[in-house]
Order: sequence, then structure tokens, then C-alpha cells
Amino acid sequence: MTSADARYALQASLFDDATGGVELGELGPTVQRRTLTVGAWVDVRPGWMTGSEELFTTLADSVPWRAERRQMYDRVVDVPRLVRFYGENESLPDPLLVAAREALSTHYQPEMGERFVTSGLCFYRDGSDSVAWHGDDTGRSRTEDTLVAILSLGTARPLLLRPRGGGPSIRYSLGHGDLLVMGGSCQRTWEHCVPKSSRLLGPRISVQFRTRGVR
Ligand SMILES: O=C(O)CCC(=O)C(=O)O
Ligand SMILES: [Fe+2]
Repeated sequence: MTSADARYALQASLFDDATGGVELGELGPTVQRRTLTVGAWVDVRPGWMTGSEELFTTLADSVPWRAERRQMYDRVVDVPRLVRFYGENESLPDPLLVAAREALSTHYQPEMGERFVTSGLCFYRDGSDSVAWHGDDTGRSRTEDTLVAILSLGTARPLLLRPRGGGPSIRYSLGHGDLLVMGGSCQRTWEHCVPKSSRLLGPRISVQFRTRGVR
């Protein structure tokens, strides 16, 4: 795909959605669970949010995105994505994110025993933005099971998972309103990443909902 094609694809989906509005579908039986090893699992619900390009555009334009820098050995390097974290008491940049968080909390509360309270947003500007292999294991998730729910907007990017300590990876393609939820021991026994791509890709926004004390 050329960059013109990528731009056209995004335009075309914006046009498609112009009449439809943004809507969250059902969760319930539409959510498919895959059991991984050592108490980890992944739920997927493709196309959970329809008409999501409108929300993508709103967030891309209105979120005060931050470019972060990180010490890496003897150098300071740019983190290859833009980020913005919304803590428990911060208002979210769009009411649709509140609706998504509440729907997810209602669906998962019986299993998780608590609600999603924080929202981490990542903006992958193109294929050269990425996140390296990691688990969201800062805080309680270092020792306890937790759920991390990810709503993906814009261009689909692969999200890979692999067991810590090695083993084949599994791959999901996430964008355009898809939902993926990592649960059980996933953050401490598995790792996930969004790899760089040399293809010319359009932008993607990932919204991660987490529970209190988990990063
Ligand atoms: O882009 C994604 O969906 C994953 C982001 C992620 O793993 C993180 O921010 O912890
Ligand atoms: Fe993560």
C-alpha cells in the first residue's frame, strides 16, 4: 500500500461512517475467549465500536499528546509513540470513552471484582511507531491477576503475545473499533508488543482501560 492508498483508505472509512454515528455493540456472548498457558487468557470482540473513525479523529485532534523520552543504556531516546494517561479522577477527552469504560466494567466486574478506572492512550503515528515486548506489570499486576482492556481505533496494527521465557507468539490485528482484553496472569506470565512495520501504515490509537494500581 502506498501512503496515498493508506490515506485514501482512512478517508473512505471516514466517509462510510459519516452517516452511521458511533456505536458500541454488545459484549456478552460476542466476546471470544482464548485460554493461554499458566492462567493467562485473551478475550477478543472484533468491531465492538462501529463508526469509530469519528472518535479516532476527535482523539487525534483534541488529546494533549505527549512525546516521551527514555534513558536507554547511555543514551536518551524518543519513545516511539505519543501517549496520554488519564488517572482515576481525570475527566476523559470524549464521553464515548466513558461509555466504553463503563460497559467493560459492567461486563467484567463479576469476574474481576472491581471496575476499570484509568485510561492510557497511545498514538501510533505510522508504522515506525511501536511498543516493545513488555507486560503491564507495574503495581499490583506484578503479583496479582488483573484485566487490561484495549479498544483500538484507526488503522489496524498487529498486537503479538508470547509467553515469558520463550515460545511461539500469537497475533491479533487490532484497529477500527476492535476490543482485546488480556486477563488472568497475562501481564506477569506473558508479554505483548506492537511491532514496527516497514510498510506505510496509517495512524492507530490504542485506549487501555486498567483497574486501580495497575500500569
Ligand atoms: O497498542 C496497544 O494496543 C498496546 C499498548 C500497550 O501495550 C501499553 O501501552 O501497555
Ligand atoms: Fe501493554
